Amino acid sequence: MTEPIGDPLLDPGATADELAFEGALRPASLAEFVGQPKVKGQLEVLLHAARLQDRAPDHILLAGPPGLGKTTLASIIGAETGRPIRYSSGPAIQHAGDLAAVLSALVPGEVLFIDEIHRMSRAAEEMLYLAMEDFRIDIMVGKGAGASSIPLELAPFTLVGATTRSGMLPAPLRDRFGFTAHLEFYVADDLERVLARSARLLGLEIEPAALGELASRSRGTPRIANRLLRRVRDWLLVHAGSSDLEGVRAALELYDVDEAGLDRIDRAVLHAIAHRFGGGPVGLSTLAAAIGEEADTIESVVEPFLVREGLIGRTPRGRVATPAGMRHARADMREPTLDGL
Ligand SMILES: Nc1ncnc2c1ncn2[C@@H]1O[C@H](COP(=O)(O)OP(=O)(O)OP(=O)(O)O)[C@@H](O)[C@H]1O
Repeated sequence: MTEPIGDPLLDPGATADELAFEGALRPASLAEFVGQPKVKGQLEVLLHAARLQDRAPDHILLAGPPGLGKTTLASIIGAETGRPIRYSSGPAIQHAGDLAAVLSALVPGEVLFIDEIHRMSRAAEEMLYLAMEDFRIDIMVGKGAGASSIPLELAPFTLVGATTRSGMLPAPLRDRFGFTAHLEFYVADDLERVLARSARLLGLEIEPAALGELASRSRGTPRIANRLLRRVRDWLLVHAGSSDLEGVRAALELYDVDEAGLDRIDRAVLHAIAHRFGGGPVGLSTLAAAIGEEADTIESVVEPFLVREGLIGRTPRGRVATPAGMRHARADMREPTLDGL
């Protein structure tokens, strides 16, 4: 899982407490998996063909931003092929020996899921090339002139790698995946279906219009949609409020999520560019200093969303507010609460 950064409510990374909650809402089959029609269709054929030939499916790379369902798809691949699945992650594999231990413990046909595969060490990566291609690894024993390698046969397995940064994967590793699925942000209709399913599982009755409102503020990301749903559930419980549009709007107002899904940091960035720097251009470090936030948070969480929504643009001279961004900043009369504005 990616590390949570930025505003905890709209950060696409999962918190520890959320992981348990997410397990309960995770679809168990491709049929239950909402949206991503292209990826679903591709996986259906790939898994069906493997079943017909009674062989392990090709290695699969799942690429896309956090919270869109990569871990969910990996568990579905295991379930659909009736194979056991073992979970690991790039940061946990820092030495070739860590990977050798995982690979040598695999049972025939097992699915090995490596989350954040771009964060594995270079030595482990090189060991993985051979493992993926020939189902064997060479284990080095000794050092210097006396060093030798002992070949170790592995059980055939399917590697499912997940990455939020497919560009950071070295080409030899990328090329060894038989198939790469590119997950896209969800359209609002699909997010509404994700929310309707989660509400049903949580025993919540929420009007369709209210679910639509939640979907439109969820940044195209199921994890954020489910998180906002949890906050709405709490609000309804405490206020004994009605689960209609008004109730959902009141709950989101309390948590500072605006109509376009912008949180207080997004709004602070937009306000700073629009008002303090006259629409830009302004450099990242100046912007970060002006609102008292980490440049990294702005670059990795806030900016991609604001750019995708067409509210800001990136130019060689810095960040600028688009006409839509200027309109949003003018219309939003709420005072951003961050320091320095
Ligand atoms: N298509 C979907 N339909 C229903 N629920 C979904 C779907 N995709 C994701 N979810 C839900 O969203 C949450 C996050 O999904 P998941 O953990 O699979 O994301 P991820 O892409 O692996 O994230 P990360 O990159 O942070 O590991 C889970 O609770 C999951 O149940």
